[in-house]
Amino acid sequence: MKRTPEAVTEIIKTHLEANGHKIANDSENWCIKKSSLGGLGVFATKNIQPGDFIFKDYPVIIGPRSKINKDVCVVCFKDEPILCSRNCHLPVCSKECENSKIHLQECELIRKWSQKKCESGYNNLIKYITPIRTLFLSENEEKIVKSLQGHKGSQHGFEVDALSYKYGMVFSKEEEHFMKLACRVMDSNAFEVIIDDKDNQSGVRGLYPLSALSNHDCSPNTFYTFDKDHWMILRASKPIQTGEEICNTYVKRLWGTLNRKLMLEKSKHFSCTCKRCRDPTEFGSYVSAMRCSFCKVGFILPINPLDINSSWICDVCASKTNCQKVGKILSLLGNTLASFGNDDVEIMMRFLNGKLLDFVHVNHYIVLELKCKVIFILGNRKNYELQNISDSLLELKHQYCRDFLNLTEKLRLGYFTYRAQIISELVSTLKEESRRKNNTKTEEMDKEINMLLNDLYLVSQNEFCSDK
Ligand SMILES: C[S@@+](CC[C@H](N)C(=O)[O-])C[C@H]1O[C@@H](n2cnc3c(N)ncnc32)[C@H](O)[C@@H]1O
Repeated sequence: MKRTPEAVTEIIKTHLEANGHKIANDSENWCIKKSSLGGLGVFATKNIQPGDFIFKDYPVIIGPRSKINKDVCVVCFKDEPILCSRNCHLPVCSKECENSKIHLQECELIRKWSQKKCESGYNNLIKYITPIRTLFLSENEEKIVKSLQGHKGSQHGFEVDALSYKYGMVFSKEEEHFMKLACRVMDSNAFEVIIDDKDNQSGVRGLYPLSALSNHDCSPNTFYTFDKDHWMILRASKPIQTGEEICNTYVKRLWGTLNRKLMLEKSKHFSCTCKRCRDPTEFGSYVSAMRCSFCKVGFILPINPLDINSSWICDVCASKTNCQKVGKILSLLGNTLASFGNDDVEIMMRFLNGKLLDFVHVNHYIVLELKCKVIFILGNRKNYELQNISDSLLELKHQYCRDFLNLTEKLRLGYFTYRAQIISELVSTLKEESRRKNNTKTEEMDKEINMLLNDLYLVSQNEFCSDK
């Protein structure tokens, strides 16, 4: 098949309709076209407002990633499964999942292979099941896999080799070739699927074909959620004009440019040159700015933010700092953050207001990450129940929520799911503040709560949220 926008559109629409999504022509908001960013991309065919639905997408392949670190049902991906009663060594959670079409096919194939005794046992087979699933795709689904970009490099597709040398499975040359191709395509395009609201790291990946064609921007104009049947729902995070490219983000929105660039180069093998990446101050937000170690007054930012090896320059004394030194400080601070336990609120706050600001700007993304950690602990963890925390901790939570909203506005991020979670924390903080004042709500406060709840509804709408 020739990789034209028309041909790719056709196979994706066939796939979505085959899975029960009626795409009425008049309600389509998107089309596939050549993109100036590279290859194909998805574009708006009408003006779209923030929060508006853009499209629904269904996975061509879905399954655990090789790094999954828990046992889940291989069909619905819920926790606490038991082993399949037919002895295929895979975990399932119910008769319904055990007898589902997706599992029956792989179950039969694995049982054929596993008649031979495998010395290392079949304990971790769940980590390698996804490539096996690609052997059961329909003709149209195979066409989709072949039409998507895949990473090059021998590290992609190691799961297929593992199936042979760990479990002694034998594949034909064509099967092996297609499974490896599918792994490369998954590595380039797959999304982490959110299975339930409590866990942002499901360890499950899905190849969503329409979303796979969405290019990346560090201030994207969309965000996505998942419904209980693993459909992905894409909505606008800000106004999108007819003809504008519909972009997603492949990395966390809050990260600074150096972090985002390193991650994109490592995992997606390209260098982003979007507006935010080109601006050293990231729209005046200073989320990457570090304290100058020479004058200790000014802040350093990369001279050329598009080059990860660029030197950084101080806005007061003009001293230059090399990027390795910046990298070392960032990784040290990252490790310190990771070392805090959920009960270390006092230590976190001391670090936030003291040592941390010797190294970074008050708007730095590491400061924001730590503030978010505190926001979620206060009011949600044992010993920090909302009704029981002190007035000053409640005030702090309130302030950190506001800091988050102000900074993400500066970054031009619009609506996204993590922001919705912070808004939800702000709403409960406002309600608790009012309760402490004998429920004396001002008209202004009522208005604000309603506005925030409206924001929240636009984003979550009863679906499961991703956290990028
Ligand atoms: C998920 S695919 C997106 C669709 C892709 N354009 C295609 O034709 O299949 C990801 C790949 O698209 C390219 N890409 C996405 N966003 C980009 C951007 N902002 N700048 C440059 N290349 C980008 C990179 O090659 C990346 O590895």
